Amino acid sequence: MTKRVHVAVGVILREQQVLLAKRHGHLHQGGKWEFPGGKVEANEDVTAALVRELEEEIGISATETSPFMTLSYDYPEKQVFLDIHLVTAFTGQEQGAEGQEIRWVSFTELPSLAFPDANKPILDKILSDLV
Ligand SMILES: Nc1nc2c([nH]c(=O)n2[C@H]2C[C@H](O)[C@@H](COP(=O)(O)OP(=O)(O)OP(=O)(O)O)O2)c(=O)[nH]1
Ligand SMILES: [Mg+2]
Repeated sequence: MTKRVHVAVGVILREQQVLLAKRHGHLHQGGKWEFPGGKVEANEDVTAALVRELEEEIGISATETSPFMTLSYDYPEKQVFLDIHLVTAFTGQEQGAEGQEIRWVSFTELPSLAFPDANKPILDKILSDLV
């Protein structure tokens, strides 16, 4: 049994849109769209992890974040704890800083995209709370 991985996830908002990134094909859940983020390191606060990951992956500095939801999900090969936060303000120009495709997507378009299996409750909550 391996340990559940704590992941800081950002739902980055701009008007009625959210910023998505496409996971590189070789990664776990590769080729799918994700909310940018990554693993919380030992002794790191989740907000600090989120800010760091968004700088590394998207090249932005998040200046306003708030807790949105948490969820645990068991993939056959990996267990994750997603700690999801809204990002309502940031500075800098968004870019795929690790060579990944990024895209602003309207809330209503979200259900037509392929996400990791764990993400269904996140989409449901965006569509019920934010639209
Ligand atoms: N960022 C992100 N990860 C997600 C989402 N949904 C989901 O199941 N995950 C899973 C996939 C991965 O197993 C894990 C995130 O790990 P990661 O590979 O992005 O971690 P990281 O950015 O720290 O990457 P690395 O340093 O290990 O390369 O969480 C999501 O919407 N966003
Ligand atoms: Mg990541």
